[in-house]
Amino acid sequence: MENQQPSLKSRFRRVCVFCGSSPGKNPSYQLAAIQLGHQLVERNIDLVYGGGSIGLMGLVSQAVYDGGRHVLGVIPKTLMPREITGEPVGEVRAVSGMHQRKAEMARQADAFIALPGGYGTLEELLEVITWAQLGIHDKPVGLLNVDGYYNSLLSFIDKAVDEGFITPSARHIIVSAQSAHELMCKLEEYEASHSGASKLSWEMEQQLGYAIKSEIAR
Ligand SMILES: CC(C)=CCNc1ncnc2c1ncn2[C@@H]1O[C@H](COP(=O)(O)O)[C@@H](O)[C@H]1O
Repeated sequence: MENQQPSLKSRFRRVCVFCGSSPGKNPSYQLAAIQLGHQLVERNIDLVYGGGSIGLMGLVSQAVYDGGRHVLGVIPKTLMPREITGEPVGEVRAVSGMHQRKAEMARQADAFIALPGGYGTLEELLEVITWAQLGIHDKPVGLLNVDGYYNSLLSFIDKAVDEGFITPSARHIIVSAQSAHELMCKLEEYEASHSGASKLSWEMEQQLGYAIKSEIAR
């Protein structure tokens, strides 16, 4: 256990972190992953993430675990061999596939945070933003913009607003900050203001998912 600091009270019980399965070239990405882990510990928040010990995923999960908080890794059975994702810390929940993993991580979390990452991270981030836009959840979504890593994504999203593809209220779904501490403060204060076109429930979304899947299978 690290230095014992008086813990802050948080509105979140558990946060889902999406991040690179690679460490990234700039050491500031790795530092940010560890700092985010420390922020969660300081605020008595547990972690749910994609499981495994590789890249930034390993750093954030280790920091939360070492700080004494609960860590839940949700891993598809196909990614479970240790040579693929490494040795996870904490509790591991096996699921049948990538879709189930995202649904399970989302269900378990009170908020989402994306650290720098690649395709997997972007896909997970954009999905929870889309779900917020549809009103499937109203959990805050944070982007940790370490050293401007996500500047071009944020500019692109602003262009999509200018061009009429994203509504200004949906733009506010994304809360971004440059440090873990600033991001956590902003997320604690966030109030969902976007109005989902339809207020779908998790259950309806699940049914939709199954309906679509069986359509695809045909
Ligand atoms: C076969 C292979 C390449 C395995 C990589 N090993 C992985 N192990 C666990 N989760 C992962 C892996 N790759 C992608 N993910 C998921 O996608 C995100 C990271 O993808 P990426 O590195 O940003 O794109 C994570 O949040 C995680 O949920």
